[in-house]
Amino acid sequence: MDRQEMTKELWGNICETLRNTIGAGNFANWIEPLEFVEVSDGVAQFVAPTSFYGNYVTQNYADQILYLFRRLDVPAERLSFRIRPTAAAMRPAMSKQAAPTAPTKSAKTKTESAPAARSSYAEDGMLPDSQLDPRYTFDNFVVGKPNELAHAAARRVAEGGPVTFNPLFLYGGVGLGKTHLMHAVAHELRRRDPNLNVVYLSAEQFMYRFISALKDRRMIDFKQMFRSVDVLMVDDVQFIAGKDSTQEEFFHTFNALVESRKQIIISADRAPGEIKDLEDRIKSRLQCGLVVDLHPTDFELRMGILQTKAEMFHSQFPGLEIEDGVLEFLAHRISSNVRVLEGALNRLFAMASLVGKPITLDMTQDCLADLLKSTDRRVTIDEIQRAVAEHFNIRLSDLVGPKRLRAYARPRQVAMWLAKRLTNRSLPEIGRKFGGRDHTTVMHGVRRIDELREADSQLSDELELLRRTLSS
Ligand SMILES: Nc1ncnc2c1ncn2[C@@H]1O[C@H](COP(=O)(O)OP(=O)(O)OP(=O)(O)O)[C@@H](O)[C@H]1O
Repeated sequence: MDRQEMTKELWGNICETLRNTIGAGNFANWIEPLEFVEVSDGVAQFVAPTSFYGNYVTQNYADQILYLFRRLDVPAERLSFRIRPTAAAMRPAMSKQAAPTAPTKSAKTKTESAPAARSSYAEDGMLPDSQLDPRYTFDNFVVGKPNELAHAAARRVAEGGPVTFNPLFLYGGVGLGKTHLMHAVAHELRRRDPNLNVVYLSAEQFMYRFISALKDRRMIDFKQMFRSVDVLMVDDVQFIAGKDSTQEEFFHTFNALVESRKQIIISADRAPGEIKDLEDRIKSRLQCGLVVDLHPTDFELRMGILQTKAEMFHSQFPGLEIEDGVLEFLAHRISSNVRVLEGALNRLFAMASLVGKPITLDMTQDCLADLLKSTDRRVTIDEIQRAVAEHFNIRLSDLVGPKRLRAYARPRQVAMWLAKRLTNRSLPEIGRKFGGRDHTTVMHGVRRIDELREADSQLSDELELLRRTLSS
C-alpha cells in the first residue's frame, strides 16, 4: 500500500466512526467537505472550502477527531486547515429555490436532519444547510400559563402573511423553550411555503460568518445573503453584546430587513433593555416589535411536558412501566428548567430499559440522586411547623406552645424530627424555635419518632409524605 492509499484508508476509518458519533447530517455538512492531507509533526492537515469550516470543525469536533487518530496510533495534537482556492471570488445573489435555511446552534447541536439542496453560498460555507431539530415542532410544544403568550405570538408569525410585529422578541431563562419555538415557526413556515427563505442561526454563528466574510473579503456576499432572506431568526442575541463590529453589522442587517418588511425573530436570555453592553439604538430597535417572555415553568406545565415525553418513550419502549407518582415527584423536585427535566426522564428510561424493570419511586431516587441533591431546597423550621400543624389539624400556637397533651405532643415531636432531618439547625436552635425548649427535649422527641416509625407504618408514611411536600 503506498502512502496515499494509507492516508485514504486512515481517514476513511475515522470518518466511519465520526459519521456514527456526530450523525449523518453533521457529517455531511462539516466533515465531508474536508480533504484530509496527512498528519505530520503531530498536526493533522486538511484542506477546507473556507476558513469558516476550519473554525467550526476545530471548535466542535477537534477533540473527537484527534482522539480517533490517536486510537489508530497516529499521534495528532492539533488540526490545521488550508483553504481551498475558489474559482469565483464573488457569487450572484442566492435564488429562493436553492435557499438554504437554519443551521443549528453551534454550542448545543441538537439533532441532525438530512441536508437539503445546497446553494453556491452553502457550498462555500457561507450558510450551511438546515439542521432544524425535527422534534421541535408546535405539536411537541406543551402550552401552559408560563409560555402561552410566547406560544401564541410564535403561532401568529408562523401563519406567514403580512408582517404585523417586527421583530418578535422572545426572552426567558435557560432551557424554557425559546429555541424550540423558533424551530417550530421555521418548520411551519416551510411547510406552508417550501420556497420561503427562512434562516435560523445563533448570534454566535452570525458573528463567525461575519468575521470570516471580512477575512475572506466576501462582505458583499455576506450582505447579499442576509438581505435576501424572507425570515431571519437569531437565537441568543445577548452573545453579540460588547462585540462592536458584529453589533454594527447586525444593526444594518436588521434595518435592511425591517425596511423591506421581512420578518425577524430574535431570542435572548433577558429583555432587550437588560442586555448589558448592547448599543442603545439596537436595544430600541429590538423593542419596536412584540417583546414576550417565557416565564419559569409551573408544576402543571412540568407535568404536561413530562406526560408528553413519557408517552413518546412509551411508544419507543412499549414494555416499560412507570409507577404512579413518579412524574409528580419529578415535576415537584426538578423545577429549574425543561432541559434538566427531560434529561432526568431520559436517564430513567435508559436505566429501566437496561435493567428491564418498571420505573419506581425508589429507582428514581437512586438513579437521579446527584440531580435531586443539587435541586434540594433549603427548608425552614417555620415551613415545617406550618406544614405539620396543617397536617395534624392543630393550631400553630399549640404546636409550639407549652401544652403537653398527646394531641399536640406527638405532632410537635414529628416537627422536631423533620427539623433535624431537613435543616442543618442544631438541637438548641430547634429547641428555641419550639417555644424555647431545651435541646434535650428535642433530642428525646427525635429519638421517640425514630423508634415509633420503625413499628408504626402509618406514621412512617405520614413522615414520608410530609418530607416530600416540604422538599418540593
Ligand atoms: N413547553 C415545552 N414543551 C415541550 N418541550 C419543551 C418545552 N419547553 C422546552 N422544551 C424542551 O426543553 C429543551 C430546552 O428547550 P430550548 O432549547 O428551546 O430552550 P432555550 O430557551 O432555547 O434555552 P437556552 O437558553 O439554553 O438557549 C428542548 O429539548 C425543548 O424541546
